[in-house]
Amino acid sequence: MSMNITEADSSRFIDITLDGQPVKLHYNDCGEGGETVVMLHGSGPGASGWANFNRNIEPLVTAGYRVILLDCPGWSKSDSIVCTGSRSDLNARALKAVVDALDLDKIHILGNSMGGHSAVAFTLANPERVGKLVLMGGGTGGASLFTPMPAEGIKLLQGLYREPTIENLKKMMSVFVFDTSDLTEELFQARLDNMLKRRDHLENFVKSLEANPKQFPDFSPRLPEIKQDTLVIWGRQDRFVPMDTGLRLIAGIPNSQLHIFNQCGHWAQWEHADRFNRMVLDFLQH
Ligand SMILES: O=C(O)/C=C/C(=O)/C=C/C=C(\O)C(=O)O
Repeated sequence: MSMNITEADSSRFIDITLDGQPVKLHYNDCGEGGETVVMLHGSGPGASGWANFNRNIEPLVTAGYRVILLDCPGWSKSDSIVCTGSRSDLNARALKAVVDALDLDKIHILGNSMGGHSAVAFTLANPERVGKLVLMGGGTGGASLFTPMPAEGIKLLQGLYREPTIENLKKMMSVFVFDTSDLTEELFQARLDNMLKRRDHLENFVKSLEANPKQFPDFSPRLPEIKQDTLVIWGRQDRFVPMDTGLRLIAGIPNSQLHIFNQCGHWAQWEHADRFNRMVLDFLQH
């Protein structure tokens, strides 16, 4: 069944108070199920819930879930912010204000990269509000045992924030995915347009990094506190957040499992969308 969910039709704004300041956040609200899945995007320039997860919404909505794509403070149509502390925890506080305002008692969270780090921060702070967790290409900051950090992709991401050109965007996107043949000029242009629409976000990200280069703390020591069923998904060729972070997550979270896609970069939800969607649905339903 095709539901033809569009960004424009599902677009909503919400006013919250974040650390004592009024902040307007944007989100997309799709479907009407009794259970809600919140999807949290990654930290790249021009990222948004819609840009990250547009291949993953419809199967969940069709299966009867309400899907909320939250644009974190500093991305897309949400207000801009300079973050000098833990961005994972800042996003978690923003999400708490949103779920309170929407009167959502319990949510499942699917987080990509920074979104995964933020999902873990939210779960540690509000364990009673979380059903199941899906962590993809993220879940905690911290060093890799095998890959020099910052990883190649993160260096390109930071370079793109500093110099937002189409050349730098193409350089970053070419290490984002395993199979670059799917990267069309249309996709590059849409992402560039998203980025350049909000130069304040780009500038504030750079200021945040200057104030605190470690925006995503290492949650490893606290992972055993997470009791939720957790599905960890990684791409074997992830050049942004190395795959051994996934091993660290399942070593720490007791009720967890890890699936590694071969021929897959940092965007498993996009590169392997069909299998990803089936796996997530099966995990949520059983
Ligand atoms: O530095 C980290 O640990 C996290 C990096 C990211 O969150 C990178 C994400 C990139 C995307 O998924 C994107 O769509 O921009």
